[in-house]
Amino acid sequence: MPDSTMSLFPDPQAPATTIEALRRQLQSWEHAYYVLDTPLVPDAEFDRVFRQLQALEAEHPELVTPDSPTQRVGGKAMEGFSTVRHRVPMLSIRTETDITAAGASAFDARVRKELGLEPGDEPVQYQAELKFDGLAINLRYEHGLLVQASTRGDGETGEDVTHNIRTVRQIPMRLGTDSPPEVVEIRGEVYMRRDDFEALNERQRERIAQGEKNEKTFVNPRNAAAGAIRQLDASIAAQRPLSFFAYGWGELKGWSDQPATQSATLDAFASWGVPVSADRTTATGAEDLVAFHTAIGQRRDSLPFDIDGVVYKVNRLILQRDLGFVSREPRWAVAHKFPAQEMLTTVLAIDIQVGRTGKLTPVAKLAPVFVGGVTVTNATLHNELEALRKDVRVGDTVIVRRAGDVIPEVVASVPDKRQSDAPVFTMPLHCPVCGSDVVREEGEADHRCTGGLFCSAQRKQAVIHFASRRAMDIEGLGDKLVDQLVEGGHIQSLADLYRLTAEQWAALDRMGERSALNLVAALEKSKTTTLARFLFALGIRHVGERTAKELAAHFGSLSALMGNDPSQAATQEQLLAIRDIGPVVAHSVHTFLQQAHNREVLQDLQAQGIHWPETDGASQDSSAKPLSGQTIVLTGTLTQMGRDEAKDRLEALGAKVSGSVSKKTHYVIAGLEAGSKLTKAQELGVTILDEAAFLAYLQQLEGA
Ligand SMILES: NC(=O)c1ccc[n+]([C@@H]2O[C@H](COP(=O)([O-])OP(=O)(O)OC[C@H]3O[C@@H](n4cnc5c(N)ncnc54)[C@H](O)[C@@H]3O)[C@@H](O)[C@H]2O)c1
Ligand SMILES: [Zn+2]
Repeated sequence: MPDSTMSLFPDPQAPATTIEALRRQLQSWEHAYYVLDTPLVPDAEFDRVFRQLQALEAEHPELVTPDSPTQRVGGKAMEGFSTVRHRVPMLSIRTETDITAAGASAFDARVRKELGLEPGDEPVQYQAELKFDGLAINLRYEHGLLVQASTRGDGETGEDVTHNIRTVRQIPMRLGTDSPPEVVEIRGEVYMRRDDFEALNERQRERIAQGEKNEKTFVNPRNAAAGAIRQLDASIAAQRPLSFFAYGWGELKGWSDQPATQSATLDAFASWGVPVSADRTTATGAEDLVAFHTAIGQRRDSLPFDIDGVVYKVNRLILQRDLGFVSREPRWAVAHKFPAQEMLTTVLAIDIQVGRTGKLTPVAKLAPVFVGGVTVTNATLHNELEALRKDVRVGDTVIVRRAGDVIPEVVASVPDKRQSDAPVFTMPLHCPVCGSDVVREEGEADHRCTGGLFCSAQRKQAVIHFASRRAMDIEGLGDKLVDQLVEGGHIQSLADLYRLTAEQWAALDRMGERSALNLVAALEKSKTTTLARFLFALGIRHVGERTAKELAAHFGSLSALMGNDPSQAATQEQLLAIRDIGPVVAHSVHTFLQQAHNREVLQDLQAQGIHWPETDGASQDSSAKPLSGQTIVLTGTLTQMGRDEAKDRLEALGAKVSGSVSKKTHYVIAGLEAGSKLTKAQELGVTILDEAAFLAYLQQLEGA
């Protein structure tokens, strides 16, 4: 763990100087965190320095000043917002530093002492709640109507964010009760669920890839939520998926039957339609608190949102009043935290991982760090644009985040701490696994290896696709078998499938002699195919079935498409000239054909005996076919042939087979139990053929 604070002790003999330096450091971090919603260091690092300051101030009480970060709530209203003066201050919560079970006992002991209870007296009742990691909000309801929403700010004065809070659907504009109090200020946390956060960042990464310069990804759900609420423009908050949980209150007026406990008051809020977490419990004495802390700790990763701990509160409001407050914290509550989900560590190296679809991901190798409850040594950097935007370099000190089941990621580099002069990160030009060219398509964030068939990282995926029903249709070659083949090193390329003998197949797990023979027969059968199926089976990026058919029809033969060497392969212009083929597909096909490794695999497959009827291309021109230009929809069950066969035969005649009926549909073929598509065809007056009529029509056209 890098120790950043050494330099903050210019003269260990002068505590005043040190205290001043620590305060300045904390204040600058607070500004970045509370005002700009862009933290410079993880909370754990902030807390560590904060505790150092607390300890020094405790040793030198004469040096404590009211403006010290230890004495006040950290936020500050941002310029541009109207401010709101809180009628009841919004405070912080004391954090129990001991995160073991002993933390709960320490709190219980303090409470008992303050209340003047003797060891033999009855245990104190608490309410244990989750400590949500979001932004504190005060919702002011007058006569049941939401009139104002504000942030905590410095605890005395917050920002008026009513316009943004109105976009949070979970927050009721009107309380669901016939007899609302004259005034009730409900306090709680606006937060973002982890899945919403991941989706938001994914969208942001796409925007950045598309060249939107002002976009950024968010460090964590807390900052994404805080940033959304602290916007002057409500349309931004409206686009961000925000959630809310209530956990407390401020001013109350005219609520004669307010319950006497924390827990029952939250129950009342819930009954008015305000979201209150179900994960809370009333606890008797320290043992119950520990049990709650342990149980929630075990479930933390599977919760849909971030929490940084649990909060214990004395349940009876009378006792809360008796206990009162110290400077910035109530005496009746404490936060008992869990291991931090963000930590500092150093980047030892940046490796490139190649995924099964060929996607290249930069992964930071880290000095081992305990984060989110586990030791992490690898963290994703997502893609080149992200790595560059965060400017993560080998040797850097970085913030690593691990929350829930999401894979650990590097969220930011801490440039202040850069010591090395390592160069900026760049993606390799060649795949580290197979050496093929690496490309990034326009508007896409990811780099990909183009060695689809040759790259061992992509082999499994490639074989599964190759064998699939609408590709080479190799019966019996399922996912589990492919796993074994690839992991056991039995095949290096697609063509190797055809080289395995029945004995070799039979030697694999869960393969009898009989199934081995069947498989060899299925492979043999698959050798007779069509050019379209073969092209589709290659798994060229962006080449689906339809495109494969168009390529086959247009070129007629594989040699016309690929030429004798890369310089003779179809050019992008030639590809673009084909109906329905756009620049992305043309680029992908072209790049694929330029890779020497891919060409070798194609030749090898043909050498294994894979063949198809070839044409000169021109006669295959779809405009010359009997059904070209016609759109046909299949619905219901056919008895004489499968849906796939019907589709293939219609397409061979030039028809376009579509999944939905519209005015442009020429025919609807209705099998047994045809449903809504048939009804729609009747409504639109589209010609309907039953199976018998369809068969007769097919035979007539195919015979022609
Ligand atoms: N990374 C940085 O640079 C940086 C800078 C400043 C502050 N911080 C972090 O901010 C925190 C300090 O802020 P703080 O003083 O608001 O303390 P806090 O956030 O730890 O605790 C108080 C807050 O907890 C929230 N809360 C969630 N669930 C609650 C519940 N059930 N009951 C009551 N309150 C609940 C409320 O919003 C309340 O305001 C620390 O975690 C610190 O690390 C980080
Ligand atoms: Zn590769």
